[in-house]
Amino acid sequence: MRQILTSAQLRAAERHIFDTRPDVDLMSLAAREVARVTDLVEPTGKVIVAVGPGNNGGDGLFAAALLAEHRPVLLWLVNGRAHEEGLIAAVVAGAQEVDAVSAIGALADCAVVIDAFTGLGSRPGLPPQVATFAAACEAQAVQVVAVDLPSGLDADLGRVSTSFQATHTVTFAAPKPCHVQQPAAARCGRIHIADIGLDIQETNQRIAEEADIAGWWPSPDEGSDKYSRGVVTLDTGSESYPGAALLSCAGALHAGAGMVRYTGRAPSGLILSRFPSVVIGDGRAEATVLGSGWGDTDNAASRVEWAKLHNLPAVVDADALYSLPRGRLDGWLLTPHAGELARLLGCTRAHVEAEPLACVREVSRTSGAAVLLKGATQYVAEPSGRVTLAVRGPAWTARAGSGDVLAGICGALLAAGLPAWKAGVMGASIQAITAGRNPGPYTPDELSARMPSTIAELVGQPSSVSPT
Ligand SMILES: NC(=O)C1=CN([C@@H]2O[C@H](COP(=O)(O)OP(=O)(O)OC[C@H]3O[C@@H](n4cnc5c(N)ncnc54)[C@H](O)[C@@H]3O)[C@@H](O)[C@H]2O)[C@@H](O)CC1
Ligand SMILES: [K+]
Repeated sequence: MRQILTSAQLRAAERHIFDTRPDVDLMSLAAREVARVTDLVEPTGKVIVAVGPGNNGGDGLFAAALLAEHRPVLLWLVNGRAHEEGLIAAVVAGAQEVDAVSAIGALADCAVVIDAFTGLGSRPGLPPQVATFAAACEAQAVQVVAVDLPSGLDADLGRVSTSFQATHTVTFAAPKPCHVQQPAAARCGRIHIADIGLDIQETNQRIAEEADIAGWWPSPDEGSDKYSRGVVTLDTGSESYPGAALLSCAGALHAGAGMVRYTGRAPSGLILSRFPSVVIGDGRAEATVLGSGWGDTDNAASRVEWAKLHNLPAVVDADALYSLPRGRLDGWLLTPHAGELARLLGCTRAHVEAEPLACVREVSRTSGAAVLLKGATQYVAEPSGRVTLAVRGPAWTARAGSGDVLAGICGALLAAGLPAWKAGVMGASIQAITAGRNPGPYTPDELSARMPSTIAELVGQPSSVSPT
């Protein structure tokens, strides 16, 4: 798990080092990592460094000093002034100053651009000259290594404004919101998190990694049986949307549920013809999934209330989200997308997209349930206010039916005894990891059939079953 730090939290960690370890030179450590990644990206050829007036520019200049020892380096001092010692070091090492016009002209035979214009102090947007340079880098497909973050983004936001499009970003100590929240994250390219010795405290915002999902996955042991692995009841689908029932079954089965019961309105023959291990009808269960593919139903409220009355932890998806029972929903997991979260809050979808963290936290706080906000970035909020981002995946999963599979996966994990927030993080993450390992336009059910081999690889037990 990686803590996500705001710029203020990072600066506080930096101050702590300055106060307690005055001998540590953070800028040199940062510069060394920038130079190392630049050489990894392209080991030879000309480097152009766009240098800003603050410490981000300082990092770029000390990196330039290291690089100029073995390759040509041009410095464009954007504001005409820069970190004094850094500039001396770079020039002494052989870096050459150029103006804006020459910098743009030099892009034609340049191996890497280092964007050291602004970092944590970045205000959204770029001055016109820098915007022109950034656009030229993009148009000429030049590799851009951003120092800390692509200049023009706001470190603390997932929103984008005019900015560099980095192919690599070297950030320090911990990711900031702009590195992990879309659409800003897509401007960062590949993220390299350089350890510069800062002491990172636990925050209420973090991002899960593959190793977490592997470590948490509920693998069966010698003593396991179908009940101890967890029985999940799926009340999903309808006569109008029978496909949702099949998709949630696929999710729950391929995530490893001990038993899947189906109590929804889709024809049982359809379910059994596709998934013969599903048991039709009610019975003992540890968790339930409600809402996927219900469409307009007149008894949504009573079907959701039923789970509350039976103290059954529920995954509440799609149409069931608008029929939440009264009282705290401890142990439940709500799985809205941005439009559904907006309807729950009585605000616009645009507001949810602009303030995803505040919105997902609010619904979790007021309902008592964990809330998984689905989308390009997947956030899981707990009533305490802590938010965990799922492992990032490719956009291939952005299609109809992925949410139905996801609800089934989360139901299986809830039935296995995992806390609701963890079931949400793991469900969203395993789908993303599977899509990452199987790039292409696989349908949600095809992708879910590839999940068992992904899980086996993650938990270290190679699967002997080939994907269908
Ligand atoms: N805080 C830390 O722990 C560390 C910080 N370091 C570096 O220091 C950076 C932060 O340095 P600073 O606080 O000096 O801030 P920056 O260097 O990010 O930027 C500050 C300067 O840029 C100008 N500026 C910001 N946005 C602009 C815009 N859109 N258009 C025009 N001008 C703009 C500001 O007016 C200010 O003069 C970090 O991003 C990182 O690169 C590293 O040296 C290592 C450790
Ligand atoms: K930068």
